[in-house]
Amino acid sequence: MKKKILILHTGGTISMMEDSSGSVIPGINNPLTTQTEKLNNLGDLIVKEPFHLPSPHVTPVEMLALKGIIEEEYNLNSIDGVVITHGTDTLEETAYFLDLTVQANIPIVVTGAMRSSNEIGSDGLYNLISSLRVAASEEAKNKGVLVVLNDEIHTAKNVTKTHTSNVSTFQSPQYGPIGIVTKRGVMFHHSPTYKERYDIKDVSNRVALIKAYAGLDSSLLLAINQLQYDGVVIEALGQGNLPPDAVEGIRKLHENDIPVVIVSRCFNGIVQDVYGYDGGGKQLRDMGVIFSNGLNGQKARLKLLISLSHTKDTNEIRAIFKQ
Ligand SMILES: NC(=O)C[C@H](N)C(=O)O
Repeated sequence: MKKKILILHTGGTISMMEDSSGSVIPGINNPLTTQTEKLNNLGDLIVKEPFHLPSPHVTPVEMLALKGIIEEEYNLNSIDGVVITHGTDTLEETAYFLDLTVQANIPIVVTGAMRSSNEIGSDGLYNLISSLRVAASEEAKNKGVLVVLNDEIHTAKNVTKTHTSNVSTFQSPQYGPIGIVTKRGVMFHHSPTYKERYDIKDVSNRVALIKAYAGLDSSLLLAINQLQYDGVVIEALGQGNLPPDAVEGIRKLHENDIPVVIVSRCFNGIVQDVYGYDGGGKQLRDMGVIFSNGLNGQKARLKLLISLSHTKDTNEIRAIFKQ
């Protein structure tokens, strides 16, 4: 029997067209919507287009809306799986937000394209077909939200966009893909080891994300403090160190109970309290900085946003980041 799959088109290059000058613009008729007829033998499809945005225009408000639509369809229409088409620039963020928050035990696959729909070698329809096959597969259950492009299946937690234009842009630098899509079927060779899930109704907390660099001082952190952000994520150096001049800014943020989370600006490895020098991870840990669990900056930012909607208590947030 065909699986009931919800397709949510949200915009991005996958739904855009290249004009005669080479600019990529939203298509008048979303080509994926008009192609859907051809996809019907891959599932019993419910197709919706909740919004049509290039992904740099997507915010946590749209991510929350997608969560709501998926849960409603799951509860009312007993869907078996979901495929979301999305612009690639912020795709990993939407995928991770949904991974942490959607309350439904069905495969959810996010896909996109690097070439617009009327370009030679366009990858959009191909990726959509691969994603439908993954969403309909029994093995895709209980693996969290998946990102499928270019014949590879990645977890939302580990995947990141690594190239500005190449079709193999989506990679999981830490652990690689967890499966592949072939002409004969969908094959998983790894399974994520655990699943976190938090409900969220409000995305109004303000979380800043800054990147450390040689010579970073406290001025940006003091500005964030003055602007009364609710939390800060810093992409720190190496195993989780900062220049000594940034320490004063961290201290001021903590005085105001603003949680500070650090990740590494390296794209492999985790942050740890290894170095005892001024600004080193050990000092930061002793000051109360929260160490993340191998997330990149943009995903740690979403996790902090979601955590803040449950608690403002730094120790509780630290416990959430230990998961
Ligand atoms: N390939 C893409 O989809 C990139 C586009 N700028 C977007 O994210 O909407």
